[in-house]
Amino acid sequence: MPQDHPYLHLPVPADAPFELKPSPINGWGAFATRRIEQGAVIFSEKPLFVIPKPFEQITGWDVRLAFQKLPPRSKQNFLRLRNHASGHVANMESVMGENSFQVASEADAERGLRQYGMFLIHSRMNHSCVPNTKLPLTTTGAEEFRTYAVRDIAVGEEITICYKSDFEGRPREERHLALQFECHCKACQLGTPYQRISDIRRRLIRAMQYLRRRKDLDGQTDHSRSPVIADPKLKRDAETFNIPLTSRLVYALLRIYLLEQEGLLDQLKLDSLLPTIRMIAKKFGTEENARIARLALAKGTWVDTLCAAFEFFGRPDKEVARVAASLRALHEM
Ligand SMILES: C[S@@+](CC[C@H](N)C(=O)[O-])C[C@H]1O[C@@H](n2cnc3c(N)ncnc32)[C@H](O)[C@@H]1O
Repeated sequence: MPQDHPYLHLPVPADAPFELKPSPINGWGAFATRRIEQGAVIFSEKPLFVIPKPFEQITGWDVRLAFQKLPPRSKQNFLRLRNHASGHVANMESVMGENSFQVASEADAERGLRQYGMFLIHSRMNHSCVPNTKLPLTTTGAEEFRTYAVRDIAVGEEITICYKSDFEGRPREERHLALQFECHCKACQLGTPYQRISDIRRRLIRAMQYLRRRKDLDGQTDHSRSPVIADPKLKRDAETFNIPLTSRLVYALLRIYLLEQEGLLDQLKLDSLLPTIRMIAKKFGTEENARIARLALAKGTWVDTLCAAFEFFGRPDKEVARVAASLRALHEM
């Protein structure tokens, strides 16, 4: 390990459960110095500054302006970031590109509001498409950014985060285009069985999402650049909310099962998906469907839940028209 390196002077608190050191992934990374339990907060950090613009509109001038307003110590730390994985950074946009994260609530992001925060320490963590931590979007740019462990992390294990929020539905090639570097994580190692099945799983996850929400990852419906549903009738049914209620629940459960298989089903994800599952399960008007849904949700594993619910896949339900109408009204709002 180098005796001196600019990162060794970054303000990592003494009680942080990790250290910065060279990584087999690329450049330097953060490595656990003690066992970190699933769900534990790994690190909280305030951004050095926030630029309230979509990433592609941020200019070197914006970054320079923000930099100029920093106190001397923060300026010094910012300049330490230049010596990172991809070598010397010649311009301010690149420093921003390499060391910032989107800071906006999910709701803000859905409304197209985007802003980016510059983070000294979180940006030292390498990316993985199957990360062991998560960075939930904060509610405002000024808030602290927190990483959570999505599974137990052993001493010495590299702490990784996923740099993008929609990778669960994107195959390797698309992820690399978005990242603008070739990722070396286990879901990206070409030719391996894991990588091949991972691509299929992620396409299916995206398709399940389309069938329920009639929107692709880019938010588009009809004019989606990469339609994931090849069957025109099925696509039309999704877009006109004519997917049977029973199938709707199976699609939602299949997505959960695929996320679990892919190593992407953490508690935060589950917390965001479960209310929809429970809501669909309560909507059945046909008693037999309601019974199957109850039985399925009482199972102990997602594979058992999916198998039990598959029993009513495609069957009609008395409430289907009413649910379709309320979904239409919701989406027109
Ligand atoms: C924010 S830096 C991460 C920390 C970086 N390793 C360092 O030494 O400062 C982001 C850069 O690290 C590299 N990197 C991060 N995750 C990677 C991965 N999974 N595979 C390959 N390179 C990665 C890429 O060059 C990327 O542009």
